[in-house]
Amino acid sequence: MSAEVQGHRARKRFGQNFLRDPNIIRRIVAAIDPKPGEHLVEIGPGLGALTEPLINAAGHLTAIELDRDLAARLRERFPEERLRLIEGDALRFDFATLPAPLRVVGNLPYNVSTPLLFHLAGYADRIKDMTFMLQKEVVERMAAEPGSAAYGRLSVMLQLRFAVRKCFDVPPGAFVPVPKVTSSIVRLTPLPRGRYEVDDFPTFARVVAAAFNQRRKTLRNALKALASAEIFSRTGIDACLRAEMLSVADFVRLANALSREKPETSAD
Ligand SMILES: C[S@@+](CC[C@H](N)C(=O)[O-])C[C@H]1O[C@@H](n2cnc3c(N)ncnc32)[C@H](O)[C@@H]1O
Repeated sequence: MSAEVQGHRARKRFGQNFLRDPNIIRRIVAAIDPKPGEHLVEIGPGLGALTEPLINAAGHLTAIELDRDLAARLRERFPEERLRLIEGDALRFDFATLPAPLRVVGNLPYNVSTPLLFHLAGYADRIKDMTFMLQKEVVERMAAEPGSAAYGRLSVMLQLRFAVRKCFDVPPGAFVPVPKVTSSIVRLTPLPRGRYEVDDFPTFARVVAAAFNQRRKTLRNALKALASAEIFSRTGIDACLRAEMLSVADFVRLANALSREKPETSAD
C-alpha cells in the first residue's frame, strides 16, 4: 500500500518520495545558495519541502508540478507573487518561455530523470546551473570519466554541455516513503561556449548511442554501419578501442568527420 504523507497518498507512478529530513533540506538549499532576484525553477515541488526555503531565500520561484492534487495544495499555500506554479509535465515544458539565466533545481522523479536531463540539456544556453537530487547510481554515470565502468551515453551527452559535479549523498531515510536506493545531489554547470563544437547534433547523438549500445565491442564493430576505416584513420581514433575509452572530444571529432563526409544533398 502506498504511504500517506501529510494527508497526501504518495503516487509511485509520479516518482513521489518526499524529503522529510530538515538537515538534508538545509544542506540542499545551502548547496543551491539562492539569491534574491535570481530566476529559480523547481521541478516537482511536491509538498514543498524545498519550495518554501527556496522562496524565502530567492523571494520568488517558478515550479512545475504534474500532480494536480499537489499543485492545488501549493497554490493554497503560497501566494502567486511568490510562487508561479505551472501544472504540467516538465518533460514537455518549453524552458525558453522562462527568463534567463535560469537556475533549475529539484528532487527529480527518478522514473523520468534521464529523459528530463536530455530535455534540459537542449536549453543549456539559457541555464546558469542545475542542482538535482537523483539516484546515486545515475549521478555516478553522469559524472563518470572515460575508462570507468559507469562512463556511457549519459556521461557523454551531458558532459558535452555541462561540467558535472557530485555534491553529496542522501540516505534513503531522508525520504518518505523510504526509497530502496541511496540518492545524491549533483550540480551541472554549462561549459563555456565553444568548448566543443558539434557540426551536426543528430549525428553526434547517433554515434554516441551506437558506440555504447554495444559497449563490449570495438568501435570498428559497434560503428560498422556508420563509420568507415578511413574515418578512424582520418581522426586518429583507434578502431580497436571500446567506446568507454573515448573522451567527449574524441566523440566530437568522430561525429564531425562523419557529418562532413555525408553527401551534399542537392537543392534541385
Ligand atoms: C521525488 S518527488 C520530490 C518532491 C519534493 N520536491 C520533495 O523533495 O519532497 C518528485 C516530484 O515530481 C513530481 N513529478 C513527477 N513527474 C513529473 C513531471 N513529469 N513533471 C513535473 N513534476 C513531476 C511528483 O509529483 C513529485 O511531486
